[in-house]
Amino acid sequence: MAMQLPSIQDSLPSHKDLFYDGQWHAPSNKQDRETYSPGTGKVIDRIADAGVEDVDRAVQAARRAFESWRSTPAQQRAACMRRAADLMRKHAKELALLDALNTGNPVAEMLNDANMAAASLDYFAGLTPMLRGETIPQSTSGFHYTIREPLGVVARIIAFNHPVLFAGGKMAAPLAAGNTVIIKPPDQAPISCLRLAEILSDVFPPGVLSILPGSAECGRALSTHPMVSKVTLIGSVATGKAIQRAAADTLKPTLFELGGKNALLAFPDADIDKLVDGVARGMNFTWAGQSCGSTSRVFLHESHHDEVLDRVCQFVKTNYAPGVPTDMSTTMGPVISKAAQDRVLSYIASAVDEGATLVLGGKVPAASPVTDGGYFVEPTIFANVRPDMRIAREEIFGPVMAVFKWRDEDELIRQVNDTPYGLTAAIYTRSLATAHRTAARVEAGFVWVNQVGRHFLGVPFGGVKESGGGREECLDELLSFTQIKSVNLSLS
Ligand SMILES: NC(=O)c1ccc[n+]([C@@H]2O[C@H](COP(=O)([O-])OP(=O)(O)OC[C@H]3O[C@@H](n4cnc5c(N)ncnc54)[C@H](O)[C@@H]3O)[C@@H](O)[C@H]2O)c1
Repeated sequence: MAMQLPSIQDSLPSHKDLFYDGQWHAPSNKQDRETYSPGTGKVIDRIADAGVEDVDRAVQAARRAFESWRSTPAQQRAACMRRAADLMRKHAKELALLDALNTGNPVAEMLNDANMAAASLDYFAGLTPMLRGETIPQSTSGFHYTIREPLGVVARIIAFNHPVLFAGGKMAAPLAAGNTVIIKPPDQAPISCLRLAEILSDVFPPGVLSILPGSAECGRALSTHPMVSKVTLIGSVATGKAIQRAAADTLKPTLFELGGKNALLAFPDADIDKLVDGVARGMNFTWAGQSCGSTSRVFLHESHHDEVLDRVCQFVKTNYAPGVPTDMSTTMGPVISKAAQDRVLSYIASAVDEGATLVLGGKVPAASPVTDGGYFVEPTIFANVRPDMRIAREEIFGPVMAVFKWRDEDELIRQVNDTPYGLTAAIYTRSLATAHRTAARVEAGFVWVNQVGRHFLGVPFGGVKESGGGREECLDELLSFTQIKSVNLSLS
């Protein structure tokens, strides 16, 4: 029997304001903004827009709450987090529906997001016993030990492609470590985060968790506020650089998960069935390619290039069709906005101008009642892409795959690494030696072998070069929200 979803009307949050200090507040400047549904282009509602003064109030409240949250026993903090996880699972369908409505990503996939965020809360709740120090036998006349302390108020600024996953999942590590957290939802898709704030409103003591919808101005105010102890971003490289500069005046530590222009490397001995599946799925056409980890540069060996390209096109035609995001059977959504649709189309035009071969898609789908008004782009594949073309170098964040043909392994690695990005890479081969040799040579923080796309709680996720720094989804993430204090006792 098909899964029953709640109605959109019943799922929408009743609050449209700012959640901090355990309560809802109207923005001090009375400012709000329309939020849209990318699947229809229609306005859903008006949502408050936090300004500098609101940020200050929220930060002050979060700082007050920090004093008691940090000294709440870790097991008690973990219990609150597990309750939050249970509530997220209980409300997963409505949260998924709101993300589908507000981001355009198909609802069937968004259900995974709510459940993965809940899993992160459970995971970091379980890691709290690791918040421990060391003893250092430095001298016989002294006793030396370290304590791991939380930092204070942590601001987490998130991107639009997975609001519930990022809001729910990214609060987990800093809360577990004893910090208070302010989430800034994505400007384009704040609605599910407001519903999440309603669902979790009495789980944590007032001020421990705040949700401040707003634009870049809100993000900037968080990045510069002297009482914010650490600022993190899931977003673009340009925003990461802006935040790094803004945080410099208060010497605030940062943690960045930024963009990617990720490569899939297919060796001549690859299992062709697995490869076809991986090339197609790695592009994340389901959410119109809007994923930092999408393997948008595909390097096929000349021995299988034509066969694999042909089969990937068939696979994509069969499995991805633009549709209504809130419908459980939809396999592909729109991009986030009209501006994003225009940007993706301009990349497609640039590839045609620069001489790449368009083998699939390349335009807005023909008008139909299903896609009418939405910001859809067909799943698009280019072959004969050269490394100097714009679609080979820039993150498109849309459903556009660039396919390259290779012959020489050293030249392949040179081309794969010839990018300022370094988030993920996927390697397809039957040879263990090739897999390990190549994994060591690719400049990426997260490497898949004979698979794509998956994250594994406990396995560090993060980028190298301009794709970011620091590692998440693992013990390192928890510890990155702590600082070490050393205590030296004289025993004489
Ligand atoms: N590495 C990862 O885990 C990961 C995951 C998802 C998305 N991303 C990246 O995110 C980007 C797409 O998302 P986007 O368009 O929402 O990114 P974006 O950088 O435009 O915005 C991200 C967030 O930063 C805020 N922001 C914008 N300017 C700011 C400023 N000057 N100071 C403080 N905050 C500011 C925005 O309001 C938003 O909440 C892509 O580059 C994608 O690769 C990375």
